[in-house]
Formats: sequence, C-alpha cells, structure tokens
Amino acid sequence: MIEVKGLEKFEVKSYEQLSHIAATFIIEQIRMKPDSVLGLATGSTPVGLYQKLIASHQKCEISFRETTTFNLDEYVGLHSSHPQSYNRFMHDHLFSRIDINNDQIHIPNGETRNLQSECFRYEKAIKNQGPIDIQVLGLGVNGHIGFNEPGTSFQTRTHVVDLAESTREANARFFASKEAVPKQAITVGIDTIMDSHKIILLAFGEQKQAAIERLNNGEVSEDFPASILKEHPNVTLIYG
Ligand SMILES: N[C@@H]1[C@@H](O)[C@H](O)[C@@H](COP(=O)(O)O)O[C@@H]1O
Repeated sequence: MIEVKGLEKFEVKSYEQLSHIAATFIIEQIRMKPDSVLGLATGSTPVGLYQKLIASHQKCEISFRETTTFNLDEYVGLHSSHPQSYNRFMHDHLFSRIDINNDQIHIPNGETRNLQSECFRYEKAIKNQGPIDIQVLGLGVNGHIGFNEPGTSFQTRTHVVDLAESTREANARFFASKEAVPKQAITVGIDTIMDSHKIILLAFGEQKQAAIERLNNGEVSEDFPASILKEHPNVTLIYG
C-alpha cells in the first residue's frame, strides 16, 4: 500500500470512536482559542461529532459564545426551514443546543434570486472573519468535498454547482424521492477549503470504502476532489 504524505490517519473500529476523536480535535481547538472560526459540514457522518460537542457543552467543558461558524454548503431553492435544508439540519443537530450567537453562524443562502452575489458575499465573509481554524469535512461517495463534484477546478472559491446524479441518488435517502433532491447547491470552493489552518476529514461505512481506498492510494486529480487534501499540510483523516 502506498502511504500518502501529508495525511495523518486514524483508522477507527466504530462510529462512536470516529465521533470521539473528531470531537477531541474541536474541543481542543475551542479550549485553546475560544474565538475560533469553525468550518462545519452536514451529512450523516458528523452527527455523532455534533452530539459529543453538545454533551461537552452541557457538562460546561466548552462554550461556543465566542466561536464563529461557516458551513460548507446549502441546497439551492430550499427554504431555510425546509426539513432537508442544511440550515435546518445545523440548527436541529447543533446550533439550537449550544450557546452560540445566531449572528456568528454562517450558512450560504440558497433561496436568494442572485446566487452569484450570494457566493461573492459568502466568500468575502469567510475572508473577513477567517481564516477557518478547523474545517470538518465529510467525503462524498464520488470523492466530493462540500458539494465540489468530480471535475471541479482545484482553484474554485464559493460557487454554484450542478449536483452529480450520484450525489442526488446518495442524498435521496433524506428526501421523499430522488426527484425531490435539488439539482443545484452553493458550496465553498476547493481553494476556500484549502485555506483552512487544519482539516479533519471523516468517512465511515461500507459505502465509503471505495472512496477511502482511492484517497489513500490514488493520485491527486480533479476527478477526485478529496485528493487535493494530500497537498494540505495539516489534514487528519478519521475513517473506518
Ligand atoms: N454536501 C454534503 C457533503 O458535505 C457531505 O460530506 C456528503 C456526505 O454525506 P454523508 O456523511 O451523509 O455520507 O453529503 C453531502 O453531499
């Protein structure tokens, strides 16, 4: 097996262990720097991490009062209260249960008429308040990070994407049908992600094995967006 340079790796035996290790990174970061800027992800993988952060907050170990968050992405066309919007997901799974100030939470607005200016506004907000101290990433089955699909330039900043059919299929489990999955999203770009000081990449389960294998053993290529992370100096892959 070819060892990948630049990726620190933790192979875990359980989802519980993955969530625990990921939470340790975030908790350490907040303790070290209470006004940290966190980059957050949606999807089912980070849910256990968010539960651990809530538990740590409830035990008064950490406070989010001074932290700022930027989420990676949002579907185009879903109202922020829609059960499958990422805005609603983050409030349900994390924000409503910690002491973060609402005005320090940032999620792209996928409902706006002017998507281009929203991308510009979001990128500028990250630039003004960043850089992101620690970015949480999930891994798409096709290697996407955020919603940066295969073929996306590594130079991209926040932009509008057409979702790959494989992504709409994978995410259909959260919707009534695949047809109900939006066709577009706003995502921070790959270059935006690479500006983060530290990145933790989480991947777990049978359906992620091929992507993990390709990340570990494949080349750095725009056909497989997550591969660029091998060129970042401070990435930890937590997988199982
Ligand atoms: N935009 C999100 C990604 O940021 C996430 O990493 C991916 C994996 O989701 P899951 O963790 O549910 O496998 O899903 C979505 O497509």
